[in-house]
Amino acid sequence: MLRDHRALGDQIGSLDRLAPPDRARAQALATATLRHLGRIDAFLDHFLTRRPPAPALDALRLATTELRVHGIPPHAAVDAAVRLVSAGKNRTLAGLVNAVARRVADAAELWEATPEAPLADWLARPIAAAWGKAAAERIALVSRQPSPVDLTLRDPSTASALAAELGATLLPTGSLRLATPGQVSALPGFDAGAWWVQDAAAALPMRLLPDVAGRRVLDLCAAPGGKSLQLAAAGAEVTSLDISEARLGRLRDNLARTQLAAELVAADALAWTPDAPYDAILLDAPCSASGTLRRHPDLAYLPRDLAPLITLQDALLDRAWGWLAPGGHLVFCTCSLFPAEGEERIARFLAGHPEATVLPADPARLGVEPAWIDASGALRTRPDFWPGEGGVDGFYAACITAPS
Ligand SMILES: C[S@@+](CC[C@H](N)C(=O)[O-])C[C@H]1O[C@@H](n2cnc3c(N)ncnc32)[C@H](O)[C@@H]1O
Repeated sequence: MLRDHRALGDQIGSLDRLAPPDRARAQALATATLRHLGRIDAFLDHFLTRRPPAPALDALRLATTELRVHGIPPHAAVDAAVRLVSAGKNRTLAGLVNAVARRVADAAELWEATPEAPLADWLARPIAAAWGKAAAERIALVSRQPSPVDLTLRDPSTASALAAELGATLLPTGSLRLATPGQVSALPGFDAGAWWVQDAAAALPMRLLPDVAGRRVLDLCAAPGGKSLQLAAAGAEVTSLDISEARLGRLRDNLARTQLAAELVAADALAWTPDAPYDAILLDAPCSASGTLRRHPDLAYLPRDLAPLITLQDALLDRAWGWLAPGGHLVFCTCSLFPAEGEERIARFLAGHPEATVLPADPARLGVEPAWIDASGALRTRPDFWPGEGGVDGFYAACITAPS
């Protein structure tokens, strides 16, 4: 599960050979295990004199999640764990897994007495420094809960009807929220391309732009493409650029499914130059992704070096600014909780570009709390916002206007 510094997020591809319902279940189980990994390992240590080989440890971690987090009946969870190590050279581990999993099944009180591990230091420290210790604790708490799945609609006027059909909640931002989605591709509206999966917070940066209908818009760092789909659905003439051809493939699939159009360009934005200026640019820069922790718990185990990311963010921002038509708009956003990848990047940019102004985000138009807009007019979301509804991803987004 966490071998060679590669975590589940990188290994999801290996689940591709499973049928969609099995893949959805496997993903949910692995994600829940990663959310509670510190607690699970501390709990398992009570039954082990030393850490067993990785296949046995992973089988026991998964069994603990099934037994103690999901409440699966003991015979089914123990059987499943033993089957995981019953093939090939791992067969010798079956006895150990069977014995320990049975003890896990009987240890409800010990599980209750085992605390969750604190948030990884590389996340906890900058989050507490930026938003306070109490917010950092709330973010850790939200990140351990199952995260809902949000959908963005191709046609916002279908929201109420689709919400009823899907049993979803219509959020004030216009996204639909599913508490327990299961297999997403089996849901009503998937084949017809009526919606795509996109966290409610991730759907907000595009909406900082004034009306894009009929406008030439560049989605810079576009893949896998949720924001390109939003732009195309809003009637923009979209160019979607990303350095990764493989990730653009997912956008191509989603464009086909939703019957939306965008020109796809696989290129390094630091080397590419457009033929003509754009009316608007949406720059969703590569970042630590620390704001997506509640959906990607493996992030906690993959500390990121911020320095090269910040250098890239500044370079992309400076370059994109030169591609705007007079009076054009540039949205800079990152799914990061660190001001170093958001607020501080825009402060640096504005200090070097006195001709640039921030177009203040309008909370009523976005359907967000006024407190989500900072003093400069930029949007800041955090996982501990709307906690009763399951939170939202952490995002920073600012819309900058070029002189006319
Ligand atoms: C945060 S993700 C974009 C998410 C996307 N905007 C969406 O809404 O689905 C950042 C993207 O930047 C791309 N990227 C990184 N460096 C790049 C570069 N130098 N030029 C173009 N794209 C780059 C990555 O391949 C990645 O897909």
